[in-house]
Amino acid sequence: MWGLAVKVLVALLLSPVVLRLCNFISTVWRGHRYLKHYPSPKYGILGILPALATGRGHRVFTQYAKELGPIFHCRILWLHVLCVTDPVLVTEAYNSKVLDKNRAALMIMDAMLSPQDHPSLVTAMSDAHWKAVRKGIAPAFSPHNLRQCFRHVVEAGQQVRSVLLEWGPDRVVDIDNVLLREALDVIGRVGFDRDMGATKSLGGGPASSNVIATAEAMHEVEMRFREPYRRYKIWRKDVREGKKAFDRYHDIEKWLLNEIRTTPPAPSTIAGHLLRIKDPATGKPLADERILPEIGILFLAGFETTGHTAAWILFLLSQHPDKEAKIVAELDAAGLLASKRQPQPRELVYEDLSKLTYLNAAIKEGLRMFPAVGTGTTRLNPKRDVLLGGKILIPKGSLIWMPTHAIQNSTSNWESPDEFLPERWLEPGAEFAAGSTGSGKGEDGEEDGDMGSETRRPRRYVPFALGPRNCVGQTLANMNLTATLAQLLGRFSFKLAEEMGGPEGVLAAERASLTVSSEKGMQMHCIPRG
Ligand code: HEM
Repeated sequence: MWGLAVKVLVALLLSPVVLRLCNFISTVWRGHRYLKHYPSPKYGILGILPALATGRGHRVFTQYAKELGPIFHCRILWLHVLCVTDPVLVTEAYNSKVLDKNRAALMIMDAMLSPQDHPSLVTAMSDAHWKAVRKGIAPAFSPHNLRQCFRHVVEAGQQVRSVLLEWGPDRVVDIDNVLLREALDVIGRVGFDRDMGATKSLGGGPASSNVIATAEAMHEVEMRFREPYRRYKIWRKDVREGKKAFDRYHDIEKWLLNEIRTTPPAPSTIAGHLLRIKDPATGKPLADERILPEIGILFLAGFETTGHTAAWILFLLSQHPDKEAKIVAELDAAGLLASKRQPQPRELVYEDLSKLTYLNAAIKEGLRMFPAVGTGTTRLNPKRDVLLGGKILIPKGSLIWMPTHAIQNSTSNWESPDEFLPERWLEPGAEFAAGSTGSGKGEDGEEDGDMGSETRRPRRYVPFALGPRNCVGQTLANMNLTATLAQLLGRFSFKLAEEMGGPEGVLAAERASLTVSSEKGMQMHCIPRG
């Protein structure tokens, strides 16, 4: 009798459920034990989840960093988190070979991107499949390839210009929506060799259903981040509506897949690259269910981030006429400005992009103050402890969080971070921590042997993240931002409409979901030059 009872007890103790539970308890306990010494904000039973659920998570982290310094600890539900704004640690965490993506949180995005919940480039662990896809599409963003695609960016910009001219200066225009559509058309062309018609429909046609469907699906992702078990509450109408939003997004992906299968895109496009990738597991081209989430993420990442960023930069310039005047002078000197003297300036060419030094500085400064992925990114190792900088222990299963807005707007990293100063980018090396030459320590405290290398040199500017999981599309984003803003600023000046309630109203409307945008859009008057 006792023998049987002992056997049952041992069997129970060794059962996978109990082992998992023990593992879970040990992770939570170790997170608490090793991270509790760091300063921490006040929070309740749910940790800082309620603060993040306000939709202003990026500013919450910036405030914490201001109060608590460059390393602080917090909790989200049961998960212990070490937040770092210190450039040395940020750079090491991003470059770490033993820290990876936090699948548990990113799986929420998989439901939006894949009908079968398959991972995508952004949400996958750094496994053989991710490596194959990343290696396969990276050449689509090479300078050579982008030069080939440049005309699409110019055409989208021309389309926007002609609509804004037609609308005239009195009309209040949501320039955020206009720029999202412009970026959508660019990704349609550069990514998939398809005309998405988003800027054409600005002139009076129906609103682009793609923009709306994407925004609704992203809203549902945000709600699921805030309410982790939301997807199971199917008795609620809003949850069912959210699921439908995902279905509509899947329809866009399926439509795009069907398009590229029936009329193959040019080999230089992103989709052209995607179709040539071989699945490492089968040695065959990627199956439809693995291509769909990649199409979904490239489409989403391709326009949401760039469109909102361009709108924030126009907002900043509308508040700083002296900085706008410097861009105007630069465009004038390059023959790209519409004026009484020159009502029809020449069209932008690819070679202009790198010569527009002040405009590029203003773009960098805009990305510093309003990074699209403002709340930041996270990494973890679920299996072992990791030592960062030779001294900071990240217990297994605890998160390390790099809050982009806080890193780029904290007084410990920047002088006058609240001031819009494109001039700081005219100095070489402004993205690195002041006085830095390289961390000197590699992972787990090993001597780096690579002192002062660009990769290891501590960075305080990380809008596109760093390391192996940095933004693969950043060259396209930068090309599109410079080209679009040069084309628009060469023909218009932008004035914030009264509807926004001044700059205070804009900042009050700022919301961080997957990307940072204004919940009121960006209502502006577009005043033609010349
Ligand atoms: C201003 C524009 C953009 C910003 C600020 C931005 C920012 C970022 C950031 C911060 C990450 C890292 C996410 C993480 O570590 O979890 C990322 C990854 C990524 N971005 Fe971007 N992005 C922009 C534009 C684009 C564009 C235009 C594309 C493609 C068309 C793109 C495609 C991707 C992809 C596929 C990844 C995942 C890469 C990987 O993990 O291998 N992004 N982006």
